[in-house]
Amino acid sequence: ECPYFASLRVERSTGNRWRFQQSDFTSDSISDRFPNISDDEIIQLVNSGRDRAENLFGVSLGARSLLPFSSSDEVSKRNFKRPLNVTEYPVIGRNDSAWGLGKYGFLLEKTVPISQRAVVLLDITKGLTESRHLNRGTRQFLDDITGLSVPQFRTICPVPKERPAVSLDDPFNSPNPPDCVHNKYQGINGHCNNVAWLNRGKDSTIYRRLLEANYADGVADVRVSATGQKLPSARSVSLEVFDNLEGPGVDLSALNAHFGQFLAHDMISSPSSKTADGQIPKCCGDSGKAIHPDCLPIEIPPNDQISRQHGRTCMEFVRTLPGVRPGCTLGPREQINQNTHFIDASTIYGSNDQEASAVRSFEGGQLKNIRPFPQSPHFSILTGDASSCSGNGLVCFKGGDKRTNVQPGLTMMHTIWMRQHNRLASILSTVNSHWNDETLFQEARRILIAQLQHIVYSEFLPNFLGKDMMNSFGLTLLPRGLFHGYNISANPAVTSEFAVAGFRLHSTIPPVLALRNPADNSRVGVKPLRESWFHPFDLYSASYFSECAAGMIGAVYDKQDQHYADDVRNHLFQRFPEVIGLDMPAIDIQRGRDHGLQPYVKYRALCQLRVPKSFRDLKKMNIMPAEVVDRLATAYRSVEDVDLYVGGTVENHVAGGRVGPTFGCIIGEQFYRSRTGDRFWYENDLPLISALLQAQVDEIRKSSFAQVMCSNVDGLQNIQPKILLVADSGDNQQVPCSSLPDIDFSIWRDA
Ligand code: HEM
Ligand SMILES: [Ca+2]
Repeated sequence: ECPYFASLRVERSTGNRWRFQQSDFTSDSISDRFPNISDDEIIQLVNSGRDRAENLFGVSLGARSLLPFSSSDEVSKRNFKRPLNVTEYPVIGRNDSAWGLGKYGFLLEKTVPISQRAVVLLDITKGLTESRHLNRGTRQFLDDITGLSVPQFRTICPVPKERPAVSLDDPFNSPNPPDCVHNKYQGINGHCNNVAWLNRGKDSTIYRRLLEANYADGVADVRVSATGQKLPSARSVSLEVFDNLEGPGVDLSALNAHFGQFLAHDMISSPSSKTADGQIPKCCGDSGKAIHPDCLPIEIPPNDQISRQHGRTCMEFVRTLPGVRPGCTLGPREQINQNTHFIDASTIYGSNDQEASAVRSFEGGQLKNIRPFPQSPHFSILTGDASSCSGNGLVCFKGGDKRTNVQPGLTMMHTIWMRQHNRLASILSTVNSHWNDETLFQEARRILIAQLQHIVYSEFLPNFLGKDMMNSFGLTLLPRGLFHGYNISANPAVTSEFAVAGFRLHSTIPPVLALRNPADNSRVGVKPLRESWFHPFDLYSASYFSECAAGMIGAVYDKQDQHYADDVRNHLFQRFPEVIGLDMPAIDIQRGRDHGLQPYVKYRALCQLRVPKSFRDLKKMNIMPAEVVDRLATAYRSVEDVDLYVGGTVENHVAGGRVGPTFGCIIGEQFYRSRTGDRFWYENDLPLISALLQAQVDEIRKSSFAQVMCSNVDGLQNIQPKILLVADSGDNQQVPCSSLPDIDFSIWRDA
């Protein structure tokens, strides 16, 4: 039986091990369940938690402080609402690789009041378990209070009391569905996508978990070894298990890596903790000085030659901010996702109304863009954003997600989909000349999201999961007709396992951006990734833009395995005058521990795969190269300690796919819910005005990534129709762009 079916069933029932994420509505409070816990004790914990949370973020936690926050701005000094006495911590300067990492974990102002509340709830949870001093009993007590609300905290953290009046069996024919069910277009922030649990999949909600959290103290501290000792440092694991050797390429195009990152950013944004004035805490050095409580720096082992040679003894790392579970309840640390969990092109449109307003031009349904060359009026780039990178006077680009400028390949993806939106809006304006800006924007957005969903499931996912897994996880798209699989009880939220391990395909990051001539595909050159961090400025050049696009389509993708590009293994986000930067896999490993993921073997069990009892066992199973098992055995004390990210990355791939079975299971489970748990899924057959017409769905099915690239990159002439695969001499030979079908937009003409 497939794991996702089991987990769906338990979502409908109660009293099982999935209870920690079971209900979004709470009636039980700590005082009802534990009348013997005194009011005084709780009030004291609430107050000290409040003080700490106000000091940490520099913002007062008043009952109404949820309201005046700006959603689209990053936290910074000028946005302080009220000066409080805050502790000063050392911070990272701009010429430090950790600046890039802090930017990647950008923190929006809207997140602050939520994380503050989460900090208070965590402090209460921790305080209650600690004051009970029951070593063995504490875990049971922690389990018992998890999911309970705190009446003394309710004015600040409100608790939804009742279920909405929809029946789960027939939600759209219930007598009193919420008004938003009748909206034609999905909201920007994902609210009311699910009409029974209005906040499911919304921005600023917590990740789901496949297995309950694993923290050393049960509440928040990072996991320890099965032997009870500390785990090996994430950097030492990275050095022992992974290397910089050039691995074999695969028969996919490099575009997969850039599109993969773009898709990851649609579904996921974990903010890392910042100081009260929005700076990045410095976690290494200056012993004696207070360091930020969310610091979790990575130890550098003595045998790390390259780091030691450059005087590094510690790698910067800051924890992901906690989020509030539905109903403001007690329990272990959960992490917040600032983006909508749905595949809804939030990278383009933003995850809240303010972000959407910032990218819209409010004319003709268009998104803001800049045309830098009057002589080539079709060359449009994203509008400028001075705050998202440090360009020494150069202006970088604005998208719906703040990571747009991390590397030029990603900036390209943002630009191409922005252009696609504007192209759709222009065509729609000729088909329906009476449509206003709002209608044109929403209709173009609806088509773009549908095309994106279609491309992800028809072209992207099969490359990674292979045919069999696509089928067994129910991910294969319908060739015709409409989809009847919408499941209101499927929680569409992204899992931490997916965000922090299964979908971090970082071993596939290519070391260079390949540049090719768009007219004839000949090689023009390469640009090393290590020289490109937060440096998208080459894309101001029309010819460079096209060469970069042609390069992604022509170059080969790197295999997911133990080999990493040195550009991310030793030089991630390196900034002049640094000579080394951060270590991507080390950060991924540390992030997994930060989020409380269970070790690798636990997920093997969940996915009903064979579970090794020892390293010898693991070797015999033949599920990864024997030589890699030896490296794991050197890095870890016990096979039970192996981090999910590490074990998952080095597994042999599933038949026909490009990831191992454990990541395949985590990815498959996620995309199963991203489809069946999305009311606005493009294939859905629902009795709602938001649903596309059958004829429109049929048109969306003609969409291809190749056609989107052809329509939005100047000078592309011949490309392979299956653009995520490399061109071959068989059925994926290059064809003229003009031969690829586009949507027939007349189906969108108002009757
Ligand atoms: C040049 C390419 C890429 C770079 C430089 C990059 C870099 C990063 C960095 C620095 C993080 C944050 C790490 C942390 O603090 O925990 C991250 C997160 C992530 N990356 Fe990548 N990545 C790239 C490509 C990809 C690809 C190809 C995929 C998947 C197909 C991917 C999936 C993810 C996911 C799912 C996250 C989690 C995001 C979050 O929690 O907010 N990345 N990446
Ligand atoms: Ca999204």
